[in-house]
Formats: sequence, C-alpha cells, structure tokens
Amino acid sequence: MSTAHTRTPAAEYSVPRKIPDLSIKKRITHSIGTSKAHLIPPPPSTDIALALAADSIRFLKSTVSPLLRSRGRARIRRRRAPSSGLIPAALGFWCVQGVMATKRSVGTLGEADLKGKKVFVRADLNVPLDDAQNITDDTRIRASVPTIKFLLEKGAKVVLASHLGRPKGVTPKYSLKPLVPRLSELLGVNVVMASDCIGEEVEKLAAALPEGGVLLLENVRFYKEEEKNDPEFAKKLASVADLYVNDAFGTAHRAHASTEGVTKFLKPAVAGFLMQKELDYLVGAVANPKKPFAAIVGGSKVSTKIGVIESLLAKVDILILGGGMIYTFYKAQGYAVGKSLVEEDKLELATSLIEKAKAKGVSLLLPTDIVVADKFAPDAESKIVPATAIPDDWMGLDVGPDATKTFNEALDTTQTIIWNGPMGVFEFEKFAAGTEAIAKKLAELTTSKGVTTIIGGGDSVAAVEKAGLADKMSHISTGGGASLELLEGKPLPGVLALDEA
Ligand SMILES: Nc1ncnc2c1ncn2[C@@H]1O[C@H](COP(=O)(O)OP(=O)(O)O)[C@@H](O)[C@H]1O
Ligand SMILES: O=C(OP(=O)(O)O)[C@H](O)COP(=O)(O)O
Repeated sequence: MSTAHTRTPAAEYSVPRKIPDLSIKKRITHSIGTSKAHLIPPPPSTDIALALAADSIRFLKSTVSPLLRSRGRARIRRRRAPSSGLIPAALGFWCVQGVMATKRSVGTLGEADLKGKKVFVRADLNVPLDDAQNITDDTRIRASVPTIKFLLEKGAKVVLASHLGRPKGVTPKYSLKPLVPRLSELLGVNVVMASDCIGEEVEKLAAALPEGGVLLLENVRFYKEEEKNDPEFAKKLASVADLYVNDAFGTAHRAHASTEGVTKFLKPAVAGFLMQKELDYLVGAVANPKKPFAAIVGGSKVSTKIGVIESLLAKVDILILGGGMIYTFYKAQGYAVGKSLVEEDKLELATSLIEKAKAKGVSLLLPTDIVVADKFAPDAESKIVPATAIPDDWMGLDVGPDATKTFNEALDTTQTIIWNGPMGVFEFEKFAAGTEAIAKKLAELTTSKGVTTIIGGGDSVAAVEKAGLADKMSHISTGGGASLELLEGKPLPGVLALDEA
C-alpha cells in the first residue's frame, strides 16, 4: 500500500481485527486485490472527493432540482452546466463519488447495535458451478466473509440472502444449497439452509437462530418479485430481520427487492466491507486513469453490456470486444454469423457504436479471426476462420490467434485496462485460448510495466483464477456489470438506497 495513500487503506477496515483465522483473512484481502493498490494512481483524497461531491450537490440543488420542479425535463437538456465547465459524464462520476463518500458503513455498528439482533445481509454469492454442482470459483464467497464474521463476532444473528444465476421460477440447478459447506468452512459455523427465502419456515428458522448463527435463504430470484422490486416481497424478506447490510457489490447495479426494496423496511441500512472496498478502489482508479486507457468487454450478457459501450467510448482510448458480444457487431456489418450468439434487437445500436467510435477516434478492435464449433460442447469439432467467413451451422466460441496478436499489440501501449467478460467459452478447454491469452497479457503488463489492471465479473474472475493469475492483477472485482456501470458514472441503486453516514 502506498504511503502517499491518505485514506484508510481498504485492507485495514475491511478485515475485522479480531478475525482469528489469518489464513482466510490473507486470502480474502489478496483475492480482492488490495495488495496491489500501490499500482494504481493514488485516488483523490477524501477531502477532494467530498469537495467534488459538494460541487455536484450544489449544482444539482441550484440547477437541476428547480428545473425539474418548474420547467420539466425537456428544458433541462438545454440548460448548460455552470462555469466550472462540468460535462455530463464528469458530473455523473462526481455524483457517484459523492454518494460513495457519504454512505454509512457496517463498521460504524458496535456490539450495542448488533448483539442479539437479526441482520439481513445481502451478498452476491452468484458463483460458477459445474454440471455436478461443484463450485468452480469461490471468490465471491470468500469476499463476503469479512462482513459476516464481523457481525457474528458482535453477537448478531445473520440472515444471509443472495441470487444465483438467472432462474425463471424455482429451478433446482440454481439452488444455493451447494454453497453451504464452503460457507460453513470459511465462517467456522454450521450455516443453516432454508428451503425458501420467505414464509413460515424462514420465520421459524430465523427466530431459532442463536447469537453468532447464520441462516442462508434460498435463491431470492426464485420469485419474479425480486427482480421487479415488488414492495410486498421486499417487506416479507425484511420481516425476519432488524437491520440491513448490503455487501453485494456485484448486484449493486440492480434495483431489486433484496438490494433496494428492503431498505424501506429495515433501519439502519448500511454498506458492508466488500461493498466499501470495491467502491473505494474502483472510484479511485477510474476517476483519474493513467492514459492510454483500454476496456476489454466480452462474455455472454450482451444486452446488459452493449449499452455500456457508448459511455465507455467517452472514456477509453482503446475498446477491445470479444466473447459473445462480437457477433451482433458482425451481423450488423452484414457478415454471416452462423449459429453464434446474436442480439437481433441490438443490431442498429452496434452499427451506431462503430460510427461513434470512429467519430471519437477510439480504436474499436473486433477480432479478425474466430474459433468456430459445430456444437456448444467441450468435444465439439473446431476450426479457425476469418471473422468475415463464419460457416452456416457453426458458432463462434473463441477469438482466434490473429485477433489475440492484434489485441496484445494494442494492450502493450496502455497504462490502465479494465476487463469484463471472457473472450470465449473458456469453460471448454478447446475454446479457452483467447481468454487465457488476455489473462496472461494483463498479468505480464501489471508485473513488468506497472499497468493498472482491473478484472471484473464472476466468470472473468473465474477465468483469471483458473489461469492462476489473479494475484498478479491490480484489482479483482466481484462485479462485472456493476464495475462497468460505475465507470460510466451511473450511481448504483443498491448503494444509493443505503443510509447516509
Ligand atoms: N462466443 C460466446 N458464445 C457464448 N457464450 C460465450 C461466448 N464467449 C464467452 N461466453 C460465455 O460468457 C460467460 C460469461 O459472461 P458474463 O456473465 O457476461 O461475464 P462475467 O461473469 O465475467 O461478467 C462465460 O460463461 C462464457 O462461457
Ligand atoms: O454475476 C453478476 O454480474 P456480472 O456477470 O456482471 O459480474 C452478478 O451476480 C449480477 O447478476 P445479473 O447480471 O444476473 O444481475
């Protein structure tokens, strides 16, 4: 940790001092990247962050609020920012910084607040599982431990909630049950599992919790009301607890019942240590990135992430696209994409993004060659083809070697890199090369050239862990979409809803 770093180092506040198991503490702080904080430019001091926040709030109070009240939204667009020359993106970012600087932390709660109290903790335990329900990367579970242990040591009873995957209704393969043994091991307590997240059984189990006990609720997304942020559902979730801690940074960009709705029913509602640590690092690192700044975006959540690209174009010098993201761009350019993943309703957006990148002088790099497969399976037939010649009935599952070479050359010129979304279906050995190559390149640039590298997202982190390179990166973030939205300057609803400090 740099001595020039004026704020409380994340590692100091994120790990309660009395944790007896130092090996766990070391793994967690290491895995979520604080050990490499010296590699980033020192983030603005708290004073500056607060000054920026105050500036933003003054601007909002003096300009936006009266306009909203008296003139309507259309007029706001025409109103210019005050003479400080704020541009919307910067204003957004400053507001985000302001919000982050003022939220209350779980660390402000003492034994008097917590002993004997039931605390509803929302974590992001959305970990990858294989077909046999084994956890293939436990980063998110390890990252949730400091907050839970802190609460248990203060005599609280923890009611732990999370989602897993994107189930439509009750779906056994998305049950949180497979997480119980690892959670119990890391926490050093026998975690009790409920078969639902609301209802009578949950009420009984919560009432029977001893001080220092943990009850894990079943996947909150088994109810469609969760994603709809239904107030009645939020009320039911909240009914078994006395106060709320949100430590789910990876889900903080979702305004769902368990991330946002419950804050209306539980007070205090505070940020957990992981949430704080992620915001602290990411806000600091991307507020003032060393240039050239590159973003690498891949993965399969195309509709979530394609929208972020427009904002990224205002911030980055190089934008590398890979994973399932690219086929929508190829199709938009008139190329055949076979059976590859395509978001038909984003074709126009893809075309306009290519135009905007050109207009802004951003290097938007799409792979020149692709590894295609005859089916979506580990033992599929595969071959390398030019991106412009994907055969019918084949699907693109990785970027090719020529693309990797071009990406590496571009990355060699950078000082800051943010990566979210694997380059291919890295879970299948045959289609892992593109992702592994990026992981290796980022590790090399971090260690040999001091480039700041930020890896975000459940699967991206799993890929970097699988390659054994996580501890070489500047920061491993538990949120992919969340870190991209933060970079956009969007306030995260899960953070906004929390109490002021
Ligand atoms: N070409 C592709 N076609 C389909 N899926 C892909 C492709 N490339 C990558 N993926 C998948 O994307 C998933 C990760 O996507 P995403 O959730 O967006 O990333 P993250 O969890 O890092 O945010 C991985 O499971 C990977 O197999
Ligand atoms: O895995 C997650 O996001 P990520 O893939 O962007 O890291 C979070 O758990 C949020 O999941 P969601 O994108 O289904 O809301």
